[in-house]
Amino acid sequence: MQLLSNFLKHKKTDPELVELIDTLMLACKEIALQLREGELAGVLGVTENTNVQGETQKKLDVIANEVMKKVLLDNPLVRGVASEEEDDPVFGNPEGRFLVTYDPLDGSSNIDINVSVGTIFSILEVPPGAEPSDSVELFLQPGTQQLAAGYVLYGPSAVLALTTGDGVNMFTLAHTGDFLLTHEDVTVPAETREFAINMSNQRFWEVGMQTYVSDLLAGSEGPRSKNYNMRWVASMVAEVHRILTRGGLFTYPWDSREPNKPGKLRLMYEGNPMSMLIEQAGGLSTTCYERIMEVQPEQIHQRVSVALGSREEVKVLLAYHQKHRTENAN
Ligand SMILES: O=P(O)(O)OC[C@H]1O[C@](O)(COP(=O)(O)O)[C@@H](O)[C@@H]1O
Ligand SMILES: [Mg+2]
Ligand SMILES: [Mg+2]
Repeated sequence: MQLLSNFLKHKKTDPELVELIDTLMLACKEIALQLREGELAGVLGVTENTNVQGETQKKLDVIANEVMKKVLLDNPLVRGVASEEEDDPVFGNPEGRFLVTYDPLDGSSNIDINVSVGTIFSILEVPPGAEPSDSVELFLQPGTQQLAAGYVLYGPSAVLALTTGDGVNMFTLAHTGDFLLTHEDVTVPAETREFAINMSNQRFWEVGMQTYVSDLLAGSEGPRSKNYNMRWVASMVAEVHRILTRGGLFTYPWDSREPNKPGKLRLMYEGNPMSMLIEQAGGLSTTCYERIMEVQPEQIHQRVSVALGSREEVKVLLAYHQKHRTENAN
């Protein structure tokens, strides 16, 4: 089995990008170790702080964020990092070429119950000709500009799913501390009978989403003429991993609980990197109105509505939204 860095070199990946990905994996291995020790290391539970999103930070949100920040900023290739758990971007080498955005610990409500969590990352390049000033503007690039994106899922095994814009590959963390290639050229099946949504929010969704999901629930007697299964892990990393492995549809849509926010998930730390992975594996990723990777970010912590997964199923979901919009317009 091939080592991550050998595989990337073999694919003629830019050597500096390979070095940066190796650096990212150093941080993820450290996070994996802390998670494995869990209660023994005293790292479970909450802090007294809230992050910029207004969410209570878990101890491991803070630890994972500090590990990622330190390891990345120690690498002179890194100009700056932006994290879900930091109010503002943090800058490193003014000559650095790369910008990294990350969700250090995704699915953190699962930490204390020992269920899968993950780290999501997105790699951008400093735009050519950008002033050498430390400005948040550097990061505000649409997802189509990502050089690479991925996640490490800390589940029964730790698995890296990675794209550098040339398909999606998966690597499993071995006991030697190396990530070894375990799935090459991952593709999302075009059709599915599985969906993932937090059903408890049903009454807050738009009509298009309400109708789509009630038709799924109607199963073989409904307009979709087939029975669907449902999953909700409450860790986006685990949901996307399931979809990359066996297909499915995942959505966290806009809802009327916070009508002025486009959604719950974060564009720069969750929406864009997951969209790149899904699209590179042949799936679709949308806000239900537009392609997520074409959304022009205006703020670093911007939220986004997300629907992604098996191509044909996402198209059906889009058609429900389109139909609802047309009916509304008439
Ligand atoms: O608890 P809810 O509302 O179902 O939300 C679950 C979603 O929130 C998230 O946990 C948000 O991520 P964080 O843990 O990084 O805040 C997603 O991973 C998941 O899809
Ligand atoms: Mg998250
Ligand atoms: Mg998080």
